[in-house]
Amino acid sequence: MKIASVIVDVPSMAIDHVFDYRIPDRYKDSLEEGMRVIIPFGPRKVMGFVIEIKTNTEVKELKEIDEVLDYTPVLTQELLQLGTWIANRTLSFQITSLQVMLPQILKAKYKKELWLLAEEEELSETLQILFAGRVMVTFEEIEERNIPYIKIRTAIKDGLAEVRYVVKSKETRKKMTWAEPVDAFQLEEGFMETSNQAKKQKAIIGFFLENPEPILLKQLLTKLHTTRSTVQSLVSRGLIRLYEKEVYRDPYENRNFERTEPLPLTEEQAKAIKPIHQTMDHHEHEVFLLHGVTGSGKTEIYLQSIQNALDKGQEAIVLVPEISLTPQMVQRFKGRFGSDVAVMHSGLSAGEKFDEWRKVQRKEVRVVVGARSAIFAPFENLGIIIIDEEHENSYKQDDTPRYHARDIAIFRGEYHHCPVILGSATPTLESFARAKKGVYHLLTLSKRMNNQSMPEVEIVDMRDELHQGNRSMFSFPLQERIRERLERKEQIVLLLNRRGYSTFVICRDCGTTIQCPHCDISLTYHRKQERLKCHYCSYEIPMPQVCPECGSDSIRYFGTGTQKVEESLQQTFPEAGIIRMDVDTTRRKGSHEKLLNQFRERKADILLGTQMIAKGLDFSNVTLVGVLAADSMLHIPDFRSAEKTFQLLTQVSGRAGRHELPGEVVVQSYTPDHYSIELASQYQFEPFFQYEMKMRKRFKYPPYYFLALVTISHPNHAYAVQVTQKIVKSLHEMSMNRTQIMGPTPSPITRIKNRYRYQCMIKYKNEPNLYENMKKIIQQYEKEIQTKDLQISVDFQPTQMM
Ligand SMILES: Nc1ncnc2c1ncn2[C@@H]1O[C@H](COP(=O)(O)OP(=O)(O)OP(=O)(O)O)[C@@H](O)[C@H]1O
Ligand SMILES: [Zn+2]
Ligand SMILES: [Zn+2]
Repeated sequence: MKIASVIVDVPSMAIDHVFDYRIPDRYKDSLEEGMRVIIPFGPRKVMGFVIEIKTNTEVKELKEIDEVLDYTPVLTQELLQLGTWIANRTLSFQITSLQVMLPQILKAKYKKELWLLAEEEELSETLQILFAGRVMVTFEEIEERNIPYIKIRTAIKDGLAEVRYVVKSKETRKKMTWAEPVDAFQLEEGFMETSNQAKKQKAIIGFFLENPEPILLKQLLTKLHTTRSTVQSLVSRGLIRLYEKEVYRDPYENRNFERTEPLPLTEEQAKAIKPIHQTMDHHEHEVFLLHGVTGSGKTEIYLQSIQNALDKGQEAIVLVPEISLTPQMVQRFKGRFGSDVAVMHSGLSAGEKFDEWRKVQRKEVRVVVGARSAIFAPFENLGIIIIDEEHENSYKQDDTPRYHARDIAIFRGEYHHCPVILGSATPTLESFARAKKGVYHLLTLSKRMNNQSMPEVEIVDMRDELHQGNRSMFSFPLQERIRERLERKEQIVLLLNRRGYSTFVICRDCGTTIQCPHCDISLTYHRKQERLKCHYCSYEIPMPQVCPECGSDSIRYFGTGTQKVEESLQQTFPEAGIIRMDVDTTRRKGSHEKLLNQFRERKADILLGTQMIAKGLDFSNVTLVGVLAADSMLHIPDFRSAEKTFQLLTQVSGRAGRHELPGEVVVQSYTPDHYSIELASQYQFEPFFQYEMKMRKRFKYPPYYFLALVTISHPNHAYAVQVTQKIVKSLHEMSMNRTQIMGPTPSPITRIKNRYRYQCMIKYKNEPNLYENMKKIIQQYEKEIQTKDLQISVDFQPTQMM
């Protein structure tokens, strides 16, 4: 007897293990591990993943698999293993960990149809009767008629038919009508027989006599200025055949990508790429940290390493942050590897995503460029994995399963014995520390491509501006530089860093921000109670009326929107063309790209935007970058705020002077002496690293300690506190002595959607049983989670402290 172990689609702790099912005879030769099945589960029918096929089971009364959904596995052996690994490492359900690896369409509600791909005559008799002149039958009908499974499988294997999933009754594959001549000889005869009056018909026949290849009907009609009914009459005469064929929904279909050739590498680039190629030649796994200043040619190294993989018949995954997955970036990969590239990002429709995924599954492409989830591309012969801008927060999924793409990349790199490259001008402290220790192999590009020095950065002290009577958002030096650029017809990028606004309090006279005495982070302003609170240790004070340092009453919390800045910018520079880029102006599909194209075509002088403009852009005419409020992120309640500030300033400065024209940067700040602002303006990565490492050591933060953030939420305030207290107590009892457990504390956003949120933070060096223990603790609350609306989430190595 053959038995399948199945992970069922019921996300619950009690059900989070495998269930065994008997494989019915009709599936016994065809069912494989990694396929989806429908199984009875209690009174319901649910979907499940077959993770193992075996011959023995402890289970006495076995139920039977109802239906098999796939004809080829949707998850490879590697991805099945990875699913278990993710579930264990993130404390998430196995089903959630498996589903996160697949495109949405495979998770959603589906209907199944069988489509005819060939002539009906080629089918077996049973299927001929089934189709009876139609091109599609539903699986409901197939069931009703009791058509043997093997007949259908054979037809699919022979390429005569295929299964299509329909989501909410929408076709998931796009079809187009094609036209082609039935037979060359007949066509010639037909040409003779057609009277000269029937001009259009004759033209079509004439066209096919010269071009016998199939052509899209739409194209044919426009080419010959004719109509569908004219074509139809030729179809009735048996001269031309029309048929439907699937086309991929290609979001880049109307674009021409200019082919690029590998550039001769500079000495620095050649030195950096050599060890990468060596590990590939030896079929070894190694993690490289490619630390290269902005504009140093990291992308060319990626491209040539990928080429090396392709030359070996292998495949490549490139991750780029969602935000910088701009057409410009896509172009660089499509330009080099053409149709060998699939692109995956959240801007695609569910259908487009599915199509890109299938190109990978069918081995029709060998390179994937995509955002975080592209790390799960079902390649089976990976030769290299690249993570560009490895410091980006978006590589961590902030919902279950809370995985980091870097960890997944390393898992897959080990599995495939291939290198992983982490690239950045501003690597995370964690990665750089690992590189220094030799865990990662450090590669350095210290020079810009154009051999220019990095753009000069001027820091403007906004307190001085205020004292000089300038109450506008734009300092005098920045205004002057903008004016110069406008006159010279050069372009300007202005960054308004909005994150962290309105939560921190700053004295506009002396620049003081109010810090927690125990945690070295800024206190957060709580408007309702008029209090300042620390979100790590519960310290709090009433909102002061005057600055505790200088006594000024200009102490207030911040709040400015991009729209307001745009208005005031336009007032100051009425002649300037401004493009604003923020969540509001880029909500519509394609608008991000449109705005960037307008800017590239110099239809505007100033690009004003939030974080989303800081990365990846490469415009030759940009000679000035302005940062309107460098401090805003410094005071968010996150121990990484200095690091994030340093990264952002470095990245945005890197947008200026990338080509022939030299660049300049103006940074406005209320705390110009803060080390992250000072060191970023001097491009001093190493000194920043050293300084920040000292701080992390002192306050017991990563990379010296690991973190786990436990968040408890419930509509009842007292209950949330109570559960958190109990969890903290259990953690104290279970953990080892170098582990610190901080809390309970209210989460920075204490109430979301009427749920009260409390948290505790675990700082640990070595806590081998933490995953197990944490799981046990949550298990104790299983009933409350199921019936009382309690939520407990655990985020290991969190990147978001909220
Ligand atoms: N070997 C080379 N010879 C000539 N030009 C090169 C070479 N390598 C890269 N370039 C060019 O130098 C410019 C900067 O390179 P690239 O954009 O790859 O830098 P980067 O390190 O990825 O920068 P960022 O971190 O800012 O995105 C690009 O226009 C690129 O085409
Ligand atoms: Zn003050
Ligand atoms: Zn504190």
